[in-house]
Amino acid sequence: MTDTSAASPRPVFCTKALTKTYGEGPAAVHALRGVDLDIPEGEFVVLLGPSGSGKSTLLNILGGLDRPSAGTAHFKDVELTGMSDAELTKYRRDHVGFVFQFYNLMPSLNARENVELVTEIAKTPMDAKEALALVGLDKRAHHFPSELSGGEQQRVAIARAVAKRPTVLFCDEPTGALDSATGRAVLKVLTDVNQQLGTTVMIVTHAANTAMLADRVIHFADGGIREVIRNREKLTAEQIDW
Ligand SMILES: Nc1ncnc2c1ncn2[C@@H]1O[C@H](COP(=O)(O)OP(=O)(O)OP(=O)(O)O)[C@@H](O)[C@H]1O
Repeated sequence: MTDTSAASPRPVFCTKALTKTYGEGPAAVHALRGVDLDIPEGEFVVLLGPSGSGKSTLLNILGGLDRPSAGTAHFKDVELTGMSDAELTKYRRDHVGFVFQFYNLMPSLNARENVELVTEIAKTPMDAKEALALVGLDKRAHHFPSELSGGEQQRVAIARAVAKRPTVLFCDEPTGALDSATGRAVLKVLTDVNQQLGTTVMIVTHAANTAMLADRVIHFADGGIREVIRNREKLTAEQIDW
């Protein structure tokens, strides 16, 4: 792994002095302490760092789920930090997919119907079957979440997130609840999404091996970026040790 200064594609995100403080006075928690960051479009980015270092806070602000206390964040040419609530909702709907540790599928809907929850309201969605095929589950379209393994449910959640063809896919601990073989299958799907659709993928994880898949690894510590490493060579999901 080597840090280089080679030219990168234009940033999909650019933050300047991004700061998030919860509470006030002696009880204040400084979740982000002035983060300056560029994320080039189309990259596979992994955020690592100790618990409480600010990774999820950054993801939530870039994903339009939260607002900073100070500083700016741009999505391409648009300033997220200047958007109204309605504009942020539209930004999330049009451009952002989320995958969380727990899959948040609707138990009463089958896999296809869970994906259709998103495709019905998206501007230029894939067909739900196509999205399920992308994650290798087209033959399980009629199965309910209770009939699927944890890894399969997470793959349905990924299909749901990518079916609207988001510009960015944010994943917060996507393999946190999975065993190694299943986690590997989920990471394979995420790298496929990045490579086949060109989606920028940003993953927060404690699984340090995931960093081997990344174009760029951002190490967080105490509300700031300690180091950004660009991988000259990436491994595939099949190659990483678990
Ligand atoms: N709503 C909130 N109110 C108060 N403090 C919060 C809130 N959300 C997060 N924090 C604090 O902000 C800091 C950063 O939290 P964050 O969730 O971003 O860390 P993280 O690096 O993602 O941690 P983890 O790896 O455990 O998920 C932590 O000290 C956390 O307790």
